[in-house]
Formats: sequence, structure tokens, C-alpha cells
Amino acid sequence: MAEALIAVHDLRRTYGRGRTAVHALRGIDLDVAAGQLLAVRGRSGSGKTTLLNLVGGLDRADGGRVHLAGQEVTAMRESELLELRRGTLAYVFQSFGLIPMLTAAENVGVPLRLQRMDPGEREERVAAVLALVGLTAHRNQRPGELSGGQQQRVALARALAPEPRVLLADEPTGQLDSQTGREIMYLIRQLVDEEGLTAMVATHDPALLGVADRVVELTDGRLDET
Ligand SMILES: Nc1ncnc2c1ncn2[C@@H]1O[C@H](COP(=O)(O)OP(=O)(O)OP(=O)(O)O)[C@@H](O)[C@H]1O
Repeated sequence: MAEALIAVHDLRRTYGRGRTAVHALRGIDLDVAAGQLLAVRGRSGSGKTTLLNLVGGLDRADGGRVHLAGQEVTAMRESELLELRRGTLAYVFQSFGLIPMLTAAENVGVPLRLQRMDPGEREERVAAVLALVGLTAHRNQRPGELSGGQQQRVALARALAPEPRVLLADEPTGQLDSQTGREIMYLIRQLVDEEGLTAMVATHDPALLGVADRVVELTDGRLDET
């Protein structure tokens, strides 16, 4: 089997304690091979967001381990997690998370500014990823002047700008109509194939599971292959 770019072992997360404790993840084991598009399905509250947040180091586990590209995320200090989120790893959320005052191109350029990329190189990279998501003609529009699908394309372009190895997407089509949602999933499929990404996408939209290489299902904090 190809290298497991994402390796999750006995991952646990409980919110609260005592009688009101919620066991969001009850010992998850999961390997995702490099270049795979994995869909994580499950009802609302099954633990999808919690799993993605732990894989991406946005939240701390109560037990178990996560390795990303050979590095142990669960053992990292905050400064190392920050570094990880600026390089190896990219996130896309349901709510797009764009900065309203900035144009599409400026939003895409944000992570490259944080990397202190030289302005000329940055312009080139922004143009390239905007072209990749089909938004060259909209580069000077602000998020409020774009459709939901276009805003998610900008968010994807921004995620890809620093050339990450892993893309984590939490309900990326959750705010979109089904046709636009399908287009975004096809785009993610294309980006995985063409940019050599490994992606983990949480969704409970059954129509979107068809483009994944593999689908796993979370039920009450436990994982099953489907
Ligand atoms: N910060 C928190 N404090 C307490 N409980 C939480 C917290 N975050 C999540 N939970 C609980 O943990 C469980 C898993 O939540 P999670 O958000 O991971 O599910 P999900 O599958 O992503 O749901 P959705 O599809 O609705 O986004 C739920 O029962 C939720 O109520």
C-alpha cells in the first residue's frame, strides 16, 4: 500500500465530564494513503468536525495519536501547529471564511503574505490558483459580490496557494445548492488528481460521496468503512 499520509490511531475526544460528558470520538483508527480523496460521512453530531479538527491540530485529543506526513500532530507545540497550518495543511470550511473587505485575489494572497513570499512570486501563484478554480475573471470582486459557489472556489484557491499536501474540508458544500455543491466536489476531485493532494472531506450529503476514493462512516464517535 502507498504511504499513509494521514495516520490516526485510537483517537479519543470527550467534551465535558461526569454525567454530561459527550464522547465525540471513541477510539478512531484510520489510515489515508497519499493522493486519496476520503469522504467522512455521518449524521449531525456523529463527530466529523471533531475528527477533522484533531487531524488538523485545531483541537487537542484526550487520547491516541495523529501523524501527518510522518509528523506527530498530537505531540506538537502551538508554534509547530501554526507552522503545520501554514505549510503542509490546508482547511476549507462550510462558511468559506473569507475576509469581506479583500478582493478574491487578495484573499488568496493572505497565506502567501504570512509566508512572506516575494510580491512578484505571490502575484504569479495567486493568478495560477485562481485560474485552477476558474475564477480569473472574478479576481477583483469582494466575497459579497460573489455567489456561494464562487466564494467556496476562492476559499479553495486560498487553501491551495501555499501548496499544501493535505486538504481538510468540513462540509464544504453545506451552504450550497446541490448542483453547485456537486461542482465544488468535482473541483476537489480534480485538485486531488492534478495537484497531488490528499484530502479528507466531511459531508452528510449522499450525492457527493460518489467522487471519493473511499468513504468511511462515523456513528456516535466510532468509525466504519462503507
Ligand atoms: N465544544 C464542544 N463542547 C461540548 N460538546 C461538543 C463540542 N463540540 C462538539 N460537541 C459534541 O460532540 C459531538 C460531535 O460533534 P461534531 O461537531 O464533531 O459532529 P459533526 O458530525 O461534525 O456534526 P455536524 O454534521 O452537525 O457538523 C456532538 O454530540 C456535539 O454536540
